[in-house]
Amino acid sequence: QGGLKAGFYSSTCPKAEDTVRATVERYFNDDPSVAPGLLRLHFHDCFVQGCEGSVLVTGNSTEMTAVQNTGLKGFDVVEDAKSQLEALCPGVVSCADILALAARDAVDLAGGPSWSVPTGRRDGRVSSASDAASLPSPFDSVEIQRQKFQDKGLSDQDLVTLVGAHTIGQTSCRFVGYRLYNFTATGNADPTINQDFLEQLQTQCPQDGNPSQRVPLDKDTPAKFDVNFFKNIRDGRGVLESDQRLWGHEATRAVVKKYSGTLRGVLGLRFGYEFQKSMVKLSGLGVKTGNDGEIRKVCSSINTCNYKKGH
Ligand code: HEM
Ligand SMILES: [Ca+2]
Repeated sequence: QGGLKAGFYSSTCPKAEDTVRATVERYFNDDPSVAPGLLRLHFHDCFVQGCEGSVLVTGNSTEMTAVQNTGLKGFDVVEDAKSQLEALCPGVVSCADILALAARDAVDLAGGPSWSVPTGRRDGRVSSASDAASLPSPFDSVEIQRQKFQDKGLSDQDLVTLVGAHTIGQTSCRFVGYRLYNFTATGNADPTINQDFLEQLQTQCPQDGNPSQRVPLDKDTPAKFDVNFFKNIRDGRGVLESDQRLWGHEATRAVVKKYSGTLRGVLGLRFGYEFQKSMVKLSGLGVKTGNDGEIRKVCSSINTCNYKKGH
């Protein structure tokens, strides 16, 4: 986070944040699924090489071609905002910042909290598929999930809070089906799934169905950024195995309880508050500032010459 500050563009490109906001809003009004798309895209950017736009680069064996990154969306929103900002203040606003701001706006539009995003990130000049291995997988145990977050300086509390992003958006059946029919070759379903919910999931993801079929990650309010996701986890209604496992481990269960109100009733507000704090940490991972990196001309490609690199 060192080197970032709120309102970094207030004199160099005063319309930067408004432009991003208006762009995200325009796409969101047309298709609300861009909100989860942008939030996940920012997470996948930050976890690999830091929040420096590496996930946005197209080409052979760039980060976005890694399996971990299949199904990412929101690239068009970032590129659209970028081209407007290049017209307004050429060479000033980084793609990494646009994505960080867009993720914040997406959460706000989905009814979640809003917060001030420290800016001043610069774009990286490397994007490689093999680096995507640091991303968590839905098959990861809690220990591995904790380790992957710890490697980034993120605590158990940050892990559970940030995974709360799954309160919006969808998964494909390929990450669900194996839990429903022949889980770890027992011939049965994953025993941590609530019985009624199991039947519902089996209807949504039939045994020989299309693995690309989409299912909401939060069965009740998939478009609303609320605490419902945590109640589902508590009740055996987590869709991803990695999400449900957060209830099966002491360290992470405590945080789920805090948000699902199992402990003391209405603690929903706390999730919104903690989410902002954890997002500012996530958004500050491995950032490039000052003269590091560059300001890309186009978010999908690293500059060919030193466009605006300190001159
Ligand atoms: C242990 C950590 C995590 C794992 C294993 C995980 C895994 C996944 C998987 C498998 C999907 C479905 C992908 C697909 O089928 O298209 C997904 C979707 C999503 N993830 Fe995560 N995730 C994790 C953490 C996070 C974090 C930290 C965020 C953001 C702060 C996040 C935001 C999202 C969102 C918003 C979606 C829905 C995307 C959409 O509907 O387009 N996830 N995640
Ligand atoms: Ca929700």
